Amino acid sequence: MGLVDQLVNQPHYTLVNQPRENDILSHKELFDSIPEEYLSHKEKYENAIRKTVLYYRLMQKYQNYKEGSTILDETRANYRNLVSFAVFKDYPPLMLHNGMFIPAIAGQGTPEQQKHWLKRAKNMEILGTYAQTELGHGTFIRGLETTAEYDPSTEEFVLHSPTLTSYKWWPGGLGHTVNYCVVMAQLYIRGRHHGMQPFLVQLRDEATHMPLPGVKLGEIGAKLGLSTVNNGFLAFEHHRIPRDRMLMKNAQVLKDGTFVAGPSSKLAYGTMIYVRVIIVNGMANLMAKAATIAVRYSAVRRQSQIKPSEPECQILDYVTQQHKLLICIATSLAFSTCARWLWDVYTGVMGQMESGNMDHLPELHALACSLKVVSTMDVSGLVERCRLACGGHGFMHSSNLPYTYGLATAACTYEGENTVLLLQTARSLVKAWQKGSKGKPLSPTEAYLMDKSPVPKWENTLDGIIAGFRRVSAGKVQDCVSKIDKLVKMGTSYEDAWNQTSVRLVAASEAHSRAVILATFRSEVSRAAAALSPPLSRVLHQLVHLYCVYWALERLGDLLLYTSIAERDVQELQQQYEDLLQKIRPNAVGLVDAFDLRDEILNSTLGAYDGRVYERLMEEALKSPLNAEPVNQSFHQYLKPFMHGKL
Ligand SMILES: CCCCCCCC/C=C\CCCCCCCC(=O)SCCNC(=O)CCNC(=O)[C@H](O)C(C)(C)COP(=O)(O)OP(=O)(O)OC[C@H]1O[C@@H](n2cnc3c(N)ncnc32)[C@H](O)[C@@H]1OP(=O)(O)O
Ligand SMILES: Cc1cc2nc3c(=O)[nH]c(=O)nc-3n(C[C@H](O)[C@H](O)[C@H](O)COP(=O)(O)OP(=O)(O)OC[C@H]3O[C@@H](n4cnc5c(N)ncnc54)[C@H](O)[C@@H]3O)c2cc1C
Repeated sequence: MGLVDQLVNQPHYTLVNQPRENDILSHKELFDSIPEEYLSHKEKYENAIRKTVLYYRLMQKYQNYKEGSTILDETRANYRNLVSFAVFKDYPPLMLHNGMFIPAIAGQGTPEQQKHWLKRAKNMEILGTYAQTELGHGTFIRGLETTAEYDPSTEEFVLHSPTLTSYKWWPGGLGHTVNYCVVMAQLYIRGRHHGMQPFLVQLRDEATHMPLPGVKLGEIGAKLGLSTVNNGFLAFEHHRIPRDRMLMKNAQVLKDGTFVAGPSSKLAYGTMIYVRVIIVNGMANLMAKAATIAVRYSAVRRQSQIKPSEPECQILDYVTQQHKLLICIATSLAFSTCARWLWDVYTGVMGQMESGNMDHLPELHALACSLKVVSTMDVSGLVERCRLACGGHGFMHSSNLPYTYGLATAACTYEGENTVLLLQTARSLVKAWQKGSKGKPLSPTEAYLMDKSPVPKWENTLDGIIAGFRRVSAGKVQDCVSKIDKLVKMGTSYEDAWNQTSVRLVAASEAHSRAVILATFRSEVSRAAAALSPPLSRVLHQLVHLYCVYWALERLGDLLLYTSIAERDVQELQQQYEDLLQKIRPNAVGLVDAFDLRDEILNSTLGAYDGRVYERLMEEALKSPLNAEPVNQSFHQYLKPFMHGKL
């Protein structure tokens, strides 16, 4: 539940940071007796499986657990998402089971296939993942090499991995955990290629868990983060599956091998849109976690003096610390409000598509790409900033900031690498510009591109800043179109012209995303604030104001290029920003408390509600196995003979 919704739904906001009776988190066996940092790679995985089965059993008991329906709309779904932070500092091995396997069946399966497989998957009778990326390809889906050849004589598909680079590589849980998966493979019938299609494939014997004949499985090894997700590899050796294992909601293969195309070949990519939409909300949660840890720690930590005559001050009283951290609170709020707005757009387009109307799919794809990119890019950068703002203790795993950074930065790559997705949005913007230039109507989020009115006098207001970001985006898109047109007129191919303009295209795409986010954040808070008490409404508007002024200052170069902002406006903006830091400072701790993330979910020595930072740091340090004895055996084995010149 986003901060605004929490505040709206709980008028007198009671922050009880105590374990609620009969609550999932009251089960101590969910937690590690010794920190998992001290486990081996293999033990970490085995411990994660132990916790996974406990976690899901408790979920089913307490939450009548159901996945994938309205994941963003259910408070309990978001609560589940947050509770998983408590149980798994890194993601669980079944992250993809709920995150993609179930949604892929729901989005790509026929009603009969959904009926059969969703029941088994939601009851955890089978465990699955989503296998699309290969050793040789992740972005370029059309270049994926795994094949599915239809054999009409046996009414089967023959799955095959023709090369080493065709091995599926990365899918979460694939190494040793799941026994099924949705495999994306190139469909061939009688030698004719019918594009990328989804296949539901059993990988392991349900009783013995042994890989089936013709199926090669393993894990890909240690990673920067997500150490317990069990990302794996998969190869097929002419592995046969029945015809009814192709998920046939969109395209079908009849018994005789007739291929029936779906309304759009891109519908097979639908699961990716869904996950990109979900990721935005996930980033808001990660940001809330990191902001809570860093702001609370900054209220506890005293270091140096502002005035020599005074005692050491809270580091949160340094304006530089406020500059580092208050934007993090606003960012979490911005992305949780945008996530709910994007979810409504997504469900709206999915509803239209159910009745065959595909008109708004391109806009949804562009929005999902751009918001996934900006939320993951901003949050991974700001989580790292939270870590740095906590000094040495932020570098400790026990602070939970390094893990949180690993979770955030992974999302910059998975579900579509960020540069590639910004280029997707740029593709949509260039097409919109070309369409608008012919007088055709544009989608609601792109209509501003055709604003041909003269550049107005700059105003240091929210309206002025949001209008300014729209000017920047439109100006950048126009410059890209002009450069491409000029190169093509000089004889360059369109594709080469596109590539030569791609740095600008990525920048235009980001500018568009920022314009959408600023406008959405502001309108969503204004809508919700009407139901709030005046003090609460004021602080939320301060956060929106801070967010807009922060990004105006961050993108001054663009504003100077494409708007009428002048030096005195910039000076005034800088002063506005510093005034806002001062206004928000007194509410900083209250605001992160309003995220209401319990100590178990924060999982942090620095962010605990009681502020006992030093005691917790020491408690965690003493859990290190090395502290079990005053002299480690390596002294006698190595150091002593070495120091006595005997080694
Ligand atoms: C606890 C909180 C923590 C936070 C996180 C919480 C959330 C966690 C939630 C849940 C757990 C799940 C965690 C996920 C784990 C990772 C999973 C994976 O990574 S699965 C693999 C993903 N792989 C990609 O995304 C490949 C990226 N590549 C592509 O999408 C394509 O290859 C693309 C678009 C880059 C280029 O493909 P082209 O070359 O075939 O397409 P072109 O020619 O550019 O476009 C053709 C047309 O198709 C449209 N198009 C492309 N993709 C589309 C799509 N997805 N939907 C609709 N249209 C699409 C385009 O707009 C274009 O349209 P026109 O021709 O312009 O009209
Ligand atoms: C933690 C994690 C979990 C994952 N989980 C899964 C999973 O469960 N299932 C699954 O199928 N996949 C999964 N993936 C794979 C992920 O989807 C891919 O890594 C991602 O799509 C990027 O593809 P790639 O790795 O091939 O990188 P590449 O596409 O090779 O990117 C490498 C570089 O090339 C650039 N580049 C590539 N194409 C273009 C282009 N057209 N224009 C400009 N620049 C370009 C990129 O910007 C990037 O800088 C996971 C990845 C990670 C990191």
